[in-house]
Amino acid sequence: MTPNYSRLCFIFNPISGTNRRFDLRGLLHRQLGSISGLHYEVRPTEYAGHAEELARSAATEGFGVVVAVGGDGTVNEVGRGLLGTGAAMGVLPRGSGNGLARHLGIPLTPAAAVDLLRKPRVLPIDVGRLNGKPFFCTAGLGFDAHVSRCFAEAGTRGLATYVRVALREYGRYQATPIDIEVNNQHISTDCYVLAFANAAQYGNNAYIAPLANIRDGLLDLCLIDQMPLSRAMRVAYGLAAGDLPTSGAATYHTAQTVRVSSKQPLGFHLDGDFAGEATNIAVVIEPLALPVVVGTSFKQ
Ligand SMILES: Nc1ncnc2c1ncn2[C@@H]1O[C@H](COP(=O)(O)OP(=O)(O)OP(=O)(O)O)[C@@H](O)[C@H]1O
Repeated sequence: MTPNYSRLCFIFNPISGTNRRFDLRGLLHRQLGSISGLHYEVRPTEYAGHAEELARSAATEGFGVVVAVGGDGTVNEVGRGLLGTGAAMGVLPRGSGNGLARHLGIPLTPAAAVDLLRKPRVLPIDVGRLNGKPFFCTAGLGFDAHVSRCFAEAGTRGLATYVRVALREYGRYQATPIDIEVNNQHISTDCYVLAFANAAQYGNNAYIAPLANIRDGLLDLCLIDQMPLSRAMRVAYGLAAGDLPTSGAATYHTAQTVRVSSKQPLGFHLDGDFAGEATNIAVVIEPLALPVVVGTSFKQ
């Protein structure tokens, strides 16, 4: 059945980002209320994980576009719920990082992001899976997973909290010995950060894999083995400047599948949210598995 892009369901995470006074219903009334033939509903989340259930129900009820109103954690849950349903995911960025929205060229201004949904341009994107769990933007092991765990325990959200936690934990965190199998190559190394990028950035224009193409059927792997202060400063600059691949501070591979093993349990994050620990990790890409609404500037 062809999805009906005139039926929109907004899944709203009220705790994402830092602005608590966001009037979603007022915004939608102003931007979409007068369009004949267009039907929309708002469904707020009540707990972590709820967005996945709400998104799947909305797709089953015939909503052709299900919009994640939140940050990359909400996008992850809505995307998971929509896999295999045929409904397209829209994003109304409300998080602190908004990595997927930025990659897809979706405006960060709420009114402009809603305008995109009047006549949505829909393209399928690749979906990553780490031990079977989907991610849409980035997943990773090492320091960034550790920071995502500490961030979840910090009590406050937002970029300032994230930077404060990362600075506090830098220096405490030790690289872990791991074995990586990628493209028939076996790599034994220490791991400070191992990022699996489907999209180019973590969010906030921090480009971990600036060459990543979200529609090429490939993961971009970024490995940073050690992080002495000189390298940490180069990595921070490279993330902001988008030149990490040429900086010498990280090594890159592209692949369809990657296996990682370690004697100690490795924490991992999915789209910035801490998601568990494992000693054996398999990461795969599912090409073009999720239709999404993209911005007018999106080129891939
Ligand atoms: N009603 C709710 N109550 C508590 N937690 C929720 C609720 N709805 C969603 N969540 C959880 O909130 C977490 C954070 O959401 P999200 O990632 O969208 O915001 P953010 O962290 O501010 O943005 P970003 O990831 O872009 O930095 C998600 O992990 C999600 O599971």
